[in-house]
Amino acid sequence: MIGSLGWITTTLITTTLLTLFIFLKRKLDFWKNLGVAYIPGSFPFGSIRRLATFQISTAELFKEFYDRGEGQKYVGYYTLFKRSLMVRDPELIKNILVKDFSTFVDRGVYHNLEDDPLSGHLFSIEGDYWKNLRNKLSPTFTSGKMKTMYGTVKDLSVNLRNYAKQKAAIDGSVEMKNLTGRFGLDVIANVALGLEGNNFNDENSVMKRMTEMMIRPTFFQYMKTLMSLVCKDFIIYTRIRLTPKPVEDFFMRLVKKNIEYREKMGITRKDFMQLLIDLKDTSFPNDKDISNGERHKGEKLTLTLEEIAAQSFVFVLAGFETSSVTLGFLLYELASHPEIQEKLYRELEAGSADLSYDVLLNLPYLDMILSETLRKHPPVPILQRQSKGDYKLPDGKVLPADTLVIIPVYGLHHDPKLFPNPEKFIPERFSKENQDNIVPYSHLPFGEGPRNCIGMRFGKMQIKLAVASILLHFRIEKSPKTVEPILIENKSFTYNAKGGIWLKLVERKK
Ligand code: HEM
Repeated sequence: MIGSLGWITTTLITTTLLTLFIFLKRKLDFWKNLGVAYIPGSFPFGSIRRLATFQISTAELFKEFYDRGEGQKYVGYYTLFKRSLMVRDPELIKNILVKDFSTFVDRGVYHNLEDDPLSGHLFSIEGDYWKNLRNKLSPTFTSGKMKTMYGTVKDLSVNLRNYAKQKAAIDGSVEMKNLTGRFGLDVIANVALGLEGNNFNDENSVMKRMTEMMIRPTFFQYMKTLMSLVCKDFIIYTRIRLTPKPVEDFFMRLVKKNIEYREKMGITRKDFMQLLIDLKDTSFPNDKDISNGERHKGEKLTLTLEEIAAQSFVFVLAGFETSSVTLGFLLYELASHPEIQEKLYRELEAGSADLSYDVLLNLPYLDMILSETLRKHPPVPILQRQSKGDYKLPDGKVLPADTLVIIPVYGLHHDPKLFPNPEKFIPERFSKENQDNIVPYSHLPFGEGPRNCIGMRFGKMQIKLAVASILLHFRIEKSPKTVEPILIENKSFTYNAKGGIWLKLVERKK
């Protein structure tokens, strides 16, 4: 009896393992069978083992894939066992992001409105629900709206300067991630959550801790995110959440209190939170278009409290780290290139008497420096889409539905054929005269097409204001604490410097 039970168990285990082996082998042979150049993958991490085990950053891994794919328009690889395609050719990138957008509307990332309400934000939601919400939120980011928020951000940039002054007085050296992060969080907490942030004075604000919990994932959180790319439906079915509960409770409470306070006191403010509150009671104009909007099927779509909280949350997540990291790298490049710094200082000084929104946004050298910083150090090193249906590639091969598609922004930005001497910081690449030499769809710091960064104007405004605020009062130099070459953090979704960037701020004598 025991003997036959043992035999049955052995057969069951062997059959299960064999089936799993055949299943994975088939999955991991996909690109070979399609005749596409590919990066091989093995169980359990596919082609991205070093990324999944924090041995390399996203930027560096996809730069390696990009270089290995020299001469190819696209290269296959495996995210765990999911087929994924990295697209190298700018013309094909344009088709995916713009021309054939209807096939690539979604990013294929996890969201679960019911069990994890904060995950239901603009970055992750899909289909018509995304389209309607994006249409509704877009007017929030026009230059007119930016102008109304300009004064608030300008006031906050004074806190940045004062804090820099205080820190510089202690030992001259200031760590940039700490400085620009405090400013970034102050700004976004103010405009997205209506919170008078206290990030300059409070070393360990709750807001900072909650945000860090999201952008610096633990190994477990990182694995959940990776798994959610491969088997999203399973994660949703088993009700596994990606947002930690303390983060959800904090943001929900904050948004709820804020809305109630404003409504009770009849207060309106010129910020993103107000614009979201205004959408709370308005129905979407094209409600009947919402066919696959999950729980909105057939409903009148107005913004619920959860949806407002989710959008505020994504503004904080998507806006805080990206802007502060860019600002840190920009200041580092200025310290490394004193001649560029002085030229920028002169441009800022000439415009400083009345540094209005229009004046600041139209300073050409500042704009060139920002574009070059975002080329050399793009905070979002890859873009992601997922094919909705089968898609015919330029050589006639068919990419099946549900394939993950990656655009290697960092790889493109560091390709010497697209940007000669890519490791050199040359703002003139983006001058009016040289702009036509830039291959379309090769410079993609904010993405492109209908699903590009909605906060681009705001991000640029905030960075430019901070640069003006610092540079008009300090000369920036490298300090003995500056670590070179800069190493890239592996345990982060964004591209940023490991251990931070230390620089010296020397007050200018007027
Ligand atoms: C230097 C600053 C910033 C950079 C470099 C940046 C970059 C990006 C990139 C690359 C994407 C993906 C685009 C694509 O897939 O084509 C994105 C999406 C997004 N960004 Fe930004 N971002 C910045 C600032 C901001 C700010 C300040 C906000 C909000 C206030 C914001 C909100 C968003 C949102 C909501 C999305 C998702 C848009 C959608 O799917 O419809 N970003 N950003």
